[in-house]
Amino acid sequence: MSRSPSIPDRPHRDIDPDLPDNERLEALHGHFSDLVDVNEQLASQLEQAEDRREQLRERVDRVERENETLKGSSLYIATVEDVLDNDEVVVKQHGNNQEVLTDVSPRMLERLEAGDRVAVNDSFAVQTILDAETDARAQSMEISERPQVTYGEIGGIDEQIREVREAVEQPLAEPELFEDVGIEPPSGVLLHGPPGTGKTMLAKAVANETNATFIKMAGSELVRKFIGEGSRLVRDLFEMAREREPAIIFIDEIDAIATTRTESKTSGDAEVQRTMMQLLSEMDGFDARGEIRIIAATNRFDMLDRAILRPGRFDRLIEVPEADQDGREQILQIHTRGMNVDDEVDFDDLAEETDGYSGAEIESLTTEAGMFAIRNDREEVHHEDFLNAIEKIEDDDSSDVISSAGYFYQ
Ligand SMILES: Nc1ncnc2c1ncn2[C@@H]1O[C@H](COP(=O)(O)OP(=O)(O)OP(=O)(O)O)[C@@H](O)[C@H]1O
Repeated sequence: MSRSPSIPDRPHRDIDPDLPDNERLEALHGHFSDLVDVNEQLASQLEQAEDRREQLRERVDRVERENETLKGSSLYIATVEDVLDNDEVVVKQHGNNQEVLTDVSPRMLERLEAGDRVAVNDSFAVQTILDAETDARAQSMEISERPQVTYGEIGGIDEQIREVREAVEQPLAEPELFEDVGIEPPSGVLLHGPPGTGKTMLAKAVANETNATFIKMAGSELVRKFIGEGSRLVRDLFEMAREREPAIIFIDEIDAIATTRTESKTSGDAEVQRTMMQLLSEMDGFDARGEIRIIAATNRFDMLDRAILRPGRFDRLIEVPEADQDGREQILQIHTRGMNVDDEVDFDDLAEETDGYSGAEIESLTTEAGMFAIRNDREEVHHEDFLNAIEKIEDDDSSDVISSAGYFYQ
């Protein structure tokens, strides 16, 4: 930025009043011409300042226009592949992998490096460099080296645990079994059932048991604002898993990208479709005997696009149902293991009282019961605390918590 020019000093001359008139006149002339000089300098500075103000105003207008364009239209995501000397860059658009040579301003060029993610408009002009910190890759995945959850902490779904172990754990732990028999293990496993029944826990427990990295991505995260972002995230997800084998990829809410679409052909729909195609293509090019297993989960099974259930894709379906009476009793026992519970607590009775509760709801019930004990200045949780907790939860949320168990799920 140019520095503002300094203001010239005010001309100053001491004129001796005792000088003869002609010399005083000459000195005054000199002073006058100094003043004229300064005036000229100031006028030229004023002119420069006005030019500068005009330039700044134009820049503000331009930035405002750019801002409006950015706010008003969808942009495409691309990765900078190469930065060339002549103010050009090669960018590759996500989604369709189209490579384009595009001009950039020298200012933008200074800030760009190969590998940067940028947002481009319809004419491939680079609008914005995406901040590394907002890199979706890091933000939208939950990664844990070896989750803590074990099968012993999951109650009421023993049959589902057995099926998941067979379909996911065994191919990882004993791939030779499949080689010897000459069959391919299931490519992907789809867990479906009402919310809060332990689907995520199951996926985590397999990762724990097999010492695998657990990488979770929610389907809703894959439906991103920017065009091309979803399919890029799917690629990132698989790349991340390859870097960290053995790994379990868990895609929760898969319905967000794999719902049977209506007739509408909006660009949002097309984007979701692209994301799903990317997922399917990653799965198709996948070694089912490799060290990466894929588990997806949904509580909207009825809405799923059947394309994802074809052989070689999510070809093993496991229903994780609402817990029955025995299951609820087991879950109650699991979640009170660490609690100071009175011997008189009748878990069988509580399991009956909690008909329709999901595992997640039973977990919050046990916490609520503990709160009642604290309120009554006790360190031990009594049967009545559980009953009070049930009453409170049903009062608080009569329309929501209890009835939500089978809400979306049919
Ligand atoms: N079968 C279960 N046994 C023990 N605890 C459970 C069970 N199901 C759910 N929970 C409790 O509820 C919490 C949430 O469960 P989880 O996230 O596994 O459910 P989910 O089926 O994946 O739900 P959503 O469909 O909403 O993602 C768990 O952390 C656990 O504390």
